[in-house]
Amino acid sequence: MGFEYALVHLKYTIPPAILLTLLYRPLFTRLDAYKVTFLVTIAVVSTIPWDSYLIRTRVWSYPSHVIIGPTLFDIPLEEVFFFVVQTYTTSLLYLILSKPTFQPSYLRAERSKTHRLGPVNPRWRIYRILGQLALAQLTLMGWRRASEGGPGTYTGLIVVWAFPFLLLLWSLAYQFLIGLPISNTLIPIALPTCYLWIVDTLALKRGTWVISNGTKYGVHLWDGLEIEEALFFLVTNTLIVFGQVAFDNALAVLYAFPHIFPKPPVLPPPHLLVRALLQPAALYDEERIKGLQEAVLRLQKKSRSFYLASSTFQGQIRTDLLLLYSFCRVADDLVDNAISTEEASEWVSKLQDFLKIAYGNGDSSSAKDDYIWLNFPRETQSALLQLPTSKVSKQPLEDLMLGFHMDLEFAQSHKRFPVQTETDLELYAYRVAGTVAQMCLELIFHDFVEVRSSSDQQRILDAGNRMGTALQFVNIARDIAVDANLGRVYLPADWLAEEGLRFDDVLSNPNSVKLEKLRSRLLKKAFKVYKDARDAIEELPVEARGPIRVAVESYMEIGRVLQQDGYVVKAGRATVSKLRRLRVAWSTLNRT
Ligand SMILES: CC(C)=CCC/C(C)=C/CC/C(C)=C/CC/C(C)=C/[C@@H]1[C@@H](COP(=O)(O)OP(=O)(O)O)[C@]1(C)CC/C=C(\C)CC/C=C(\C)CCC=C(C)C
Repeated sequence: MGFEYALVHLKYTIPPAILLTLLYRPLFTRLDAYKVTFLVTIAVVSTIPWDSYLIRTRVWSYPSHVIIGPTLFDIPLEEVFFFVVQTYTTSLLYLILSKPTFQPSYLRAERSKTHRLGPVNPRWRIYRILGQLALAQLTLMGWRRASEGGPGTYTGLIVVWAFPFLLLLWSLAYQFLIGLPISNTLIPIALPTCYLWIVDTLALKRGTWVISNGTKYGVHLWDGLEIEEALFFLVTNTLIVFGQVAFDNALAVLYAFPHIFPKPPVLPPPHLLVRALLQPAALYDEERIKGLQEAVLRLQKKSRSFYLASSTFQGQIRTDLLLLYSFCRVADDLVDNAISTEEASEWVSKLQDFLKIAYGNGDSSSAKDDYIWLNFPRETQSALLQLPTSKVSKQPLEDLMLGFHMDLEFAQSHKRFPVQTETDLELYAYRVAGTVAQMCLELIFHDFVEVRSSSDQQRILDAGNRMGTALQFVNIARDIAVDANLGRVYLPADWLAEEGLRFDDVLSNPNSVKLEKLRSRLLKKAFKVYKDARDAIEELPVEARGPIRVAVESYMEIGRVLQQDGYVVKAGRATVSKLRRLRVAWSTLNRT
């Protein structure tokens, strides 16, 4: 009996596991726990028979003075623990590194030349087949080495055990394995592999575990690291990451294609995951994939705060919020970027008609699609086509259009500026941002079904409305000069009059000292509304709480920066630095 192997864990495998747990803890969801447990179970169950065979046939062994004693099918418990801790740590590293990636946008529809709809991405099939052939060939070679006996035995046994799994995972998830950024694939394989190579070098040198002489090549990758051990760690980490990628591929299919999977549960059972992975890529909805890809790019390009917040959401809700953002952004840009008031007004009317058709009774979805194709620019169409109308009610969208309509009144000379009083300001902020908050909450309530009385739900929606309004006050406070350049003033005429100003004074000198005073007044109002509404966030489903805090806090941080003494707003420049935004997100997520 000895503690050598246990000490390897204490010194080398448990510390990184703890470190990564602490790092990922604020983002760790039920779905992550499910994924990791799933993988750990498969890893342990599939490794035990193989490892037990290796020990019983003396391919490798453990000197009795290095292990504590208890075994499972002849495998020392320290070794069983190793399968658990390695799978856990590599999985966690994968989860951390893949957090920013929105996986559904990496799905690709595939059709051969002979398909009735014509070919799409036919080369993906070739990649799949080439990978399958290579892995099958290697498995065969491994089989030969293992059955011949001699120095290739251990290598052969590793290959014959692991490569059929790799072949299966490749066949199911090759699109993601090829397409995802290397931060999601190669890096989570390479980092733990190199680390374990170093640990192994130290362990084997001290004789914690021993490979018998007749079954290895006797080749070293470097002094102290046998080539077979190096291969073992590379292959096992590859299996873990391929397993995680395949899991994410299944989730992406489940969340991306409501026409195939209308209401996937938050924790999809294994048979549903397998069904998702077995969906032929020819059935993938290309329009949907395009909509998702364009939505991510739009968010990435247009909003630093919401992009960061969006990556802290997971699963169905992340997809739905992205699509909602995409619609709101496109609608807002169509109106804001119109070259004349007439054009802007036409866009608002068209958007209103679109909503009538999309929410109309009995209208076929093809009527909606036709309307979009005929009336909106090509680059905006996917955002309209993919708006999740079955989850978001019509009223906040109609109110949002009324908000855009208020914007138009600035350019209509026969009309007064629309924000005359503080009540007008509140109405405007409700229409363009309270509505957005309400829609985000409707999506959350839809995707995380929780038993809650309708009065509680209404109370949370009201708080959300107010929070959206607070965010809009910050937005207006930041953009006084930008808006003045567009001929718009959202500060109420009443407030301006108190400072002896009129709308024209703001348009001609948007950076005056008196306006700084009004900026502060608006920010004070924003923070008052925010403080009054923020507790309701804690009543949201646990999966949404942290991410909504990140969305709200990273936007309110703009207000905090604006309140700093001497801060000067520079149009086009980020108000909050990237580092500060990350710090806010981190501390917000860590709040309990
Ligand atoms: C991660 C996440 C929550 C993402 C989705 C958010 C989303 C759908 C945003 C829509 C943004 C948008 C383009 C709306 C059009 C109208 C508009 C311009 C609204 C203003 C946004 C400012 O964005 P930005 O600075 O990029 O815009 P401009 O450059 O000025 O054009 C708004 C300030 C509104 C944003 C409001 C919200 C996202 C609501 C936040 C509140 C909640 C989610 C609810 C909080 C819950 C409780 C219970 C209190």
